Amino acid sequence: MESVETQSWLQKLEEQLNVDVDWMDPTYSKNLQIRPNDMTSNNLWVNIQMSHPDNKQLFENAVKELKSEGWLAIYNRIAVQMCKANIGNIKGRVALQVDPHQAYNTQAVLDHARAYAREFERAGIPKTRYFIKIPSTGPALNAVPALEAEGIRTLGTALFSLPQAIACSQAGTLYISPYFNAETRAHDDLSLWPNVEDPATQHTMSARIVHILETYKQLYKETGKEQPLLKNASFITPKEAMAAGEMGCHSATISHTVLEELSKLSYDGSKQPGEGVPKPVHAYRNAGPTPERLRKLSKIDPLAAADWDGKLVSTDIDYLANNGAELEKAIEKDPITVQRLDDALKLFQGGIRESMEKIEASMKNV
Ligand SMILES: O=C(CO)[C@@H](O)[C@H](O)[C@H](O)[C@H](O)COP(=O)(O)O
Repeated sequence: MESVETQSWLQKLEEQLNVDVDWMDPTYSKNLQIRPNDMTSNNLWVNIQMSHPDNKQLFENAVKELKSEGWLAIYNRIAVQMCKANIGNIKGRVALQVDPHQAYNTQAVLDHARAYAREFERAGIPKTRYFIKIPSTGPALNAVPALEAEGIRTLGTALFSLPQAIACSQAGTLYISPYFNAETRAHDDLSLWPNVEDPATQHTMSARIVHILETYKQLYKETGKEQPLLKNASFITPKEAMAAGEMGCHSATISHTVLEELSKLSYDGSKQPGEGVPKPVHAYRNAGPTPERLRKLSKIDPLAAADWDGKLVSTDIDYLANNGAELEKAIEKDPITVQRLDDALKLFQGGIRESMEKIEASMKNV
């Protein structure tokens, strides 16, 4: 057995939450220091991975076979097959994201999620081994109850606020993924990134993560209804990922660069600003309170608009009614969410557009 002294940050983090791999290359996930739980993806990762030389044959075969069904059918086939290549390397589920161009069209979200589900079935991957990522807008989340009723599990993505998280709970998603560095542009422009010493207490997104976790614990206590599991995403540094463990997130989906760094750092608890606790047996039934060190975050929101009244939104609002009208209203009132949601959708739209162009170019030659 490995001694505590030789444990890496990655191994320590896996004790506190489920570590997921946010990358689609099977060679990478196979060789990781720990066996990842889920494999997440988005339309950018699919686009990059479909151009990997190892997928040349898969790409060409899909174009040949499905040419008459259009580019999206080909995209779905390639994406699911690339998930299949990873399924043996992970313990949990693989993930695909619906077309972000359809983020405000309930029927199109339903259609795309069901088309993925048919491909997963064809590939022999059961519903227990995948989930579909749905943008956390009013219209898109309205597709979730029907999908969940069909056994197609979902994750609310592009999520930056408590109202979006409550809407996901009302819709019944399995997971939510708030982006810790919600400013997706922060990866490219580091001047936008809150580069702080102690991310758990000082990063501007930490308070919102704590609000969501506390609200879900409260909802579970009041209703007994399962709440979405919080899969934190978009970390720039290893210490941000460790902060997810301390905050009590249930999982963290981590890029290959940050996973690499985490696996090379030796864990020394005396040098950490705070430490998470081991994973509870049941995320909500056995949930502990917010750690003492982080309690002050419950009442602040550094990202809130200047006119915020200091109160967290009520869980009594029906955010899904009228095609998600109340959720759209809440998003509009929160300039940070408006901006970040727009950035995220545009980023992923760029990814799927590029895939469409590659597929259409290839269709002309077949
Ligand atoms: O699956 C998920 C979240 O559930 C991830 O792939 C998620 O899309 C990414 O972590 C985010 O888009 C952030 O990407 P990046 O900002 O770390 O490049």
